Amino acid sequence: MSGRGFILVVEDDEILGASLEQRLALEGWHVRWAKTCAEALEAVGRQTPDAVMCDIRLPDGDGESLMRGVFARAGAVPTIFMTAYGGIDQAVRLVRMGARDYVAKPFEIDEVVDKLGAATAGADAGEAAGAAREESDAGDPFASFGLSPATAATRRTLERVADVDLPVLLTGETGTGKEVAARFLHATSRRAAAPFLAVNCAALAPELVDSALFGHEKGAFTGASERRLGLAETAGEGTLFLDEIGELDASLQAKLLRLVQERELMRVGGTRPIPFTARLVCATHRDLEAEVARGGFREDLWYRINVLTVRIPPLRERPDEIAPLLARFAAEAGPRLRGVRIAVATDAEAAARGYDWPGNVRELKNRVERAVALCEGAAIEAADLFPDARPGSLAAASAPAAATAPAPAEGLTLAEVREAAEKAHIEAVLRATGNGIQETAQRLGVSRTTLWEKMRRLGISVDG
Ligand SMILES: Nc1ncnc2c1ncn2[C@@H]1O[C@H](COP(=O)(O)OP(=O)(O)OP(=O)(O)O)[C@@H](O)[C@H]1O
Repeated sequence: MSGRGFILVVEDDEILGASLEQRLALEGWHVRWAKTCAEALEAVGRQTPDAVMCDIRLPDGDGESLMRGVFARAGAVPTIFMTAYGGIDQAVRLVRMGARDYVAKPFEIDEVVDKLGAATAGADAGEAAGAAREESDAGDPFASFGLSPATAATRRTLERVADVDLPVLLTGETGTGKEVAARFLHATSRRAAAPFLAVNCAALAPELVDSALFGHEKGAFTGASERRLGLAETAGEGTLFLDEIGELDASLQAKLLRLVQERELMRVGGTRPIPFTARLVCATHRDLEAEVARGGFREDLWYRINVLTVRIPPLRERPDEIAPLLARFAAEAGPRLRGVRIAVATDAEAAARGYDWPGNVRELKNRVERAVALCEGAAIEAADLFPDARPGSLAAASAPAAATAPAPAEGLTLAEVREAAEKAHIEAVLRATGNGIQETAQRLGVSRTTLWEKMRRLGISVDG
């Protein structure tokens, strides 16, 4: 196959079809030109295209039925429609149903080349690598840990300290992936074959944390009819992960200090110390140093657990991860929740990049799952991801604004909501880059031509 991937052009107009075929081939794609829906579906049956460039009106059917046919055979292949001026409403409807984009005739072929370039990015050399990555991802639960320079550095730090026998403290906001990091640390260490046991100290009452962690002897308290080993003991040579360590009360802090300092534990109601042999990893979203200063957290314990501290950055500090995580979560949730592949529309990706993500990766995952479960087409769109957002508010969406934003005015169409979101996001990125068109286009993942075209269509001007 040619370098950039396989594009199926479906166009019954002899002149336009031939020009597209010729130009796209020159640009390095392998092109198949079909003049009818039947020919197109036959081509898809033989080989899954990396993108489809498709007229809306064809001699034996329309764009909608063709797209359904293609998706049924090959999954949500990026599909770009070509429409005459009067057909824009229909094109917008198709985008709502899962098409990637549309161009209005007459268009410049450069524009189409840009759009197809974005749609098939990674189909070339990436194709083999992509397949290999998917395969290896399946066996690597941490494939999506370290997708940006910031978390790649975190990952390397964890690898470096994996076998250093000291406690590790993971800090970072809620949902950033502290538990994922703890599991990675365990899996990378020589303790990997032993258990990884986790306790969320915030989720249990103090007496339950006590007995869950340290176990109890028979008769230690009412209801303790049998001796039970705690997680600190059953972790053996493995890893004990204490999440939300800042929530421990004073008596548990004292017991934990003993665990770290003396490397031993006492079962509730027990009289004999038991060696603690696991690696302790703690996590907190709180500012423990401030807690220490305030007297809410023991200083000696703080020094013991704070020897190797690794900060997991919030998602807004690693924006490069938003699109790949979005794609991964959608790819995983589609087959699981809907039994089909669900793609991510460009506007959803743009809106996600412009959002603050106060709940971090957990919020992203939850939003994608909800969007996948509820979306109407074969792709999730901005409005599926942010059903709670005001039109135009997505880009600037600071956490509280998004959380409290009123629902979009009911009279608006999805296209209007999407355009408002796109406009606000483009304006925000232009502001952030000081009106740098090249950089804005890069950040938005579109070509400069596409950016200009969108700015013209959405009435965005750049002063000076
Ligand atoms: N890099 C990642 N790749 C895939 N999923 C991730 C990643 N980081 C986090 N997640 C997912 O996001 C959710 C939250 O992650 P995790 O529980 O590790 O966060 P946390 O920082 O420990 O949160 P909390 O402080 O609230 O306990 C989980 O469902 C987790 O699987």
